[in-house]
Amino acid sequence: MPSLAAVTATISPEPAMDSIKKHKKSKNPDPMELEPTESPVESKKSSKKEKKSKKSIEPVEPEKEEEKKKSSKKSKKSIEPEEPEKEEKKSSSKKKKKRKASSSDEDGEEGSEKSDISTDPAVVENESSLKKQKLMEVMEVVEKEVEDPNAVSKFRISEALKAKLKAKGIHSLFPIQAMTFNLVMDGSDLVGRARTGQGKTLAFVLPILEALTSGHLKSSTKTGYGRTPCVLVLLPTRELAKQVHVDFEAYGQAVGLSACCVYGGASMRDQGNAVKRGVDIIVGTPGRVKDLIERNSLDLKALKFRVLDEADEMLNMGFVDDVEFILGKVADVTKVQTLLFSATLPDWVKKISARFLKPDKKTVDLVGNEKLKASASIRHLVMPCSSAARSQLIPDIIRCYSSGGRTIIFTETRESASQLSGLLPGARALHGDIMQAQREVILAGFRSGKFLVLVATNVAARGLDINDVQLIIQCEPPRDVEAYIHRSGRTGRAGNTGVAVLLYEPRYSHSVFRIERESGVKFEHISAPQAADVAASAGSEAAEAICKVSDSVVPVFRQQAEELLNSSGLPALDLLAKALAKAAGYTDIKKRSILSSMDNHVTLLLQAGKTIYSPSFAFSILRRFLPEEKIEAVKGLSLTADGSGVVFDVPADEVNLFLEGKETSITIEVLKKLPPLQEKDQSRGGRGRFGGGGGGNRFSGGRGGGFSKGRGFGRRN
Ligand SMILES: Nc1ncnc2c1ncn2[C@@H]1O[C@H](COP(=O)(O)OP(=O)(O)OP(=O)(O)O)[C@@H](O)[C@H]1O
Repeated sequence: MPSLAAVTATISPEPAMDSIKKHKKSKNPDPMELEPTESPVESKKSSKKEKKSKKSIEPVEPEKEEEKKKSSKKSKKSIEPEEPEKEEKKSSSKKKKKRKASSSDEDGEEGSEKSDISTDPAVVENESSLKKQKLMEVMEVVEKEVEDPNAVSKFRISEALKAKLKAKGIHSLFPIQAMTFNLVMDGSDLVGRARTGQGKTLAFVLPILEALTSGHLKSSTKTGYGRTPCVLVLLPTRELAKQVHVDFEAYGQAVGLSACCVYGGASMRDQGNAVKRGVDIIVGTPGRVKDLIERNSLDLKALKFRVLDEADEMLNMGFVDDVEFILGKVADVTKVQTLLFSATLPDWVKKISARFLKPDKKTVDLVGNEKLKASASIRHLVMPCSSAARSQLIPDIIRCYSSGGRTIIFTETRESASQLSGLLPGARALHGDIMQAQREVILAGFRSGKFLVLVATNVAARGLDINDVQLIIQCEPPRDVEAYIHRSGRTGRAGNTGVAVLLYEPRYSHSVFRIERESGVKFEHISAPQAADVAASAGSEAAEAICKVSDSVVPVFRQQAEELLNSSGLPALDLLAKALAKAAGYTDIKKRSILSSMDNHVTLLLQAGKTIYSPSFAFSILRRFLPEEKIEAVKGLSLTADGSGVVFDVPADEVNLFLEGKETSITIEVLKKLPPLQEKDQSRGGRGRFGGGGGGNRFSGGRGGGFSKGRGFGRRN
């Protein structure tokens, strides 16, 4: 068990990830199927014996069958040192079972062969290798459990909860859970911090349930109608409250404790009545909890635990008063334990939280002063993209990076979430303007895989744990680094990997650098997927789908295929390529800018053999060989970081005009990779500015046009 000294120190995050990865690998074998009462030492001993016995279960030739039977009996004895008569009974009952199995397997066959299946060499061999495999699996699990200091068996967890954990495939506690378990069980107030997806929920659920049912609070836990709750868990969003409630309900049931979820947008009367009937655990959002207290439906006097999950968001503006009001409703603060968890705990939160926790509170911070604050199991990508290009670009990002799993797209405002979801086939929106009942249906649909793309505001940024979310797309850099960390953390959970793509308008590149600096993430700068990237993923999916088409279609379509081949004048391979493209949903491949991700635009680099200090200087160069109306077509002009040139977009059909008409003293080339650009919006007021420059947003005519620019406009969440 972890020592207290180790816990109170700030802990390096490396072992955390290691341990979580280990968990992933050990999912299959099930240690509890062996001898649950065996101590680890005993199991090690027996596993050695089993190793010996395994040697005797090697496949044998048929004529050696008799010999093999004997040796197998011997080896069995060495695994299970039972009394001879018991052994006899057991083997005869096993034989009976075998007979039963064989009679159903060989349905319809008769005679002695049926009852003596074990003499069939092929079957014996098969059985032997199965046994061998099973033994090896079991040994592996036992050894792992002995070696694993975080194995569930090493904690004061009751059999009922152990069984529940086992049923959920949990055999070992994650580091944040292991390091906080004893502290909570033994009565400490606690501040817990671990990166997203590392199991903070169970870090409070498990010790709270144990403390109330078998630990120091066992005797004070009440039962019966009308009992007041002993646990209050506050969360910032309704979706998160419901999710945490599911965990408390599932694990609480195992130890006889009930939980109730209270949140806005649902019937206050129903929730009030449920609370009045008597419940042990209340999970809810601050607004509704406060309402229920004010209506005398909820009495917090006898609380034993208060949990602030996503504490920084909870204490954010607007919530802090409600939280203070709620926490002030406890009769005797010395008798209540307060636990505070989040993946992000800015200093101001630590200061405020000091008011709610006892002075001798413990802190388990698995992030601490580590540079990286976001999840390490995520690939963090950034991609330039004008707001108007989003709806064209996002389907291709999904195709290239979602690995066929779920995608969550974050927008800054409710309006842009609704608009974007309307432009993406099969996507649904989730935000605060949507009725609560509908929000629940949408989230349930996303969880169950009815649709795979969710476009959401920050309502989905915190805590949501949804299986197989492979890709997160953020349409623009969020205002604060915490939002980036939590949003990207909806993927790469519990040791799994994921991809987070942050889109940004080139003129806001400084926001990307700010997030990179504050989150400690090393962004991979990439440009929009190009035709070849899309073809690679879409084409192989389409090819797979085509191969699955039944042969029955061939005679029906063969004649038309022949006619098409003859009439098209194309080689069969080209025609097949077109068919693949069509099957993948492509009838045309457009050139795409690597600067703004706009379709039908090409990015050019202009260099004049000397430093270009300002966009206006670049425009004056262009004006020397191009008419004014062509210069109007230049978009997004930006200086390169080294000042040696400028990059800009032009419509694909005007590229040659720029390449051919230029003066000999300057060079213009089509860019395949974007060079580093100057951080600041150097073109302020200049003509190359995206969406600026007097004439309004030059990209607003695109398919994705009409998005609010996000920053400071529209309702958030
Ligand atoms: N010991 C464990 N072994 C295996 N899986 C676990 C374990 N503990 C938790 N999990 C799983 O890990 C996932 C992430 O857990 P959880 O949602 O509690 O993370 P979190 O740290 O609260 O993340 P966030 O900061 O995003 O809220 C869940 O699916 C949970 O079931």
